[in-house]
Amino acid sequence: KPKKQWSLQDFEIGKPLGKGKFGRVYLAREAKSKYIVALKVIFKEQIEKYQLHHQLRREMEIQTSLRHPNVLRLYGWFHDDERIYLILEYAHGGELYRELRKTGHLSEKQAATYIASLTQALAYCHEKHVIHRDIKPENLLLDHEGRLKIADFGWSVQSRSKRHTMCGTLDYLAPEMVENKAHDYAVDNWTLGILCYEFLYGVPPFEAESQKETFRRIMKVDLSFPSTPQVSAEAKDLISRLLVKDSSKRLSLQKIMDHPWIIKNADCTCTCSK
Ligand SMILES: COc1ccc(/C=N/Nc2[nH]nc(C)c2C(=O)Nc2cccc(NC(C)=O)c2)cc1
Repeated sequence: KPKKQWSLQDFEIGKPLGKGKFGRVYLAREAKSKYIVALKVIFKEQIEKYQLHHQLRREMEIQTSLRHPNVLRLYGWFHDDERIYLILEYAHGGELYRELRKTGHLSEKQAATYIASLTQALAYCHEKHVIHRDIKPENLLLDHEGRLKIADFGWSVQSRSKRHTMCGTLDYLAPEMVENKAHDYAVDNWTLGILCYEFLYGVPPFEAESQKETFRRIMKVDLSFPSTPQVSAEAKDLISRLLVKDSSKRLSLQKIMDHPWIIKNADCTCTCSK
């Protein structure tokens, strides 16, 4: 049967959840089914102004095609004269970022559970030839059970390493991306190392006063572990095997799942798909 054509009339709009760069996100309910969703409203003029049609189209094609418990679903979209509406899965817990800011840093069990979920989601994306390229705490949401959902595929590509303008922080970018070199799936492995460090210490490893200094620290892989909070040797071992400049020498996604720190600490109920 043909794909249903959605329109604004199909939804009851609730509270605004937050605002992104190109518009706002609202809680919404599909009128007939009473199904709760998040409606992301993007202003066409913003897309035109930044020439982001191809990127938005790619985000929509990619996210629609992905089906994984740790990847936020894009159920469909529609538009009117001024706006594009994305019908997205609602994750009750909101941005993981907020939890990280609230608690300062996560427990090793919580951090390992999130890293295992991310690793499984990325293994699924990579097998579908999708490189996310922009995994950072703001793009990670939590559902009502605290299960991690990767959102915002705005920067992902269908495994063609294309030049792209860099916006936002460099903290999460691998050396080959920062140098704008051809890059491959391994950029996401690097980012897992960055995130693992940030989950455990509360700050990304190469944070610095200026972008220039962060750039220098990334290129040098200037990695050091503070003495507090107390972090296990296994966790530091995993981070050190991911934050490796030579992308071919970074721990593979499969090997991350087999790493002793993950085996010992990841809570499988949250990570195993279903
Ligand atoms: C401000 O407190 C909040 C607590 C929970 C939420 C839940 N958001 N859940 C979502 N499900 N699907 C999508 C897409 C979203 C979403 O985009 N949320 C969102 C958007 C912009 C900012 C925030 N901020 C925070 C703190 O979560 C969340 C949103 C805000």
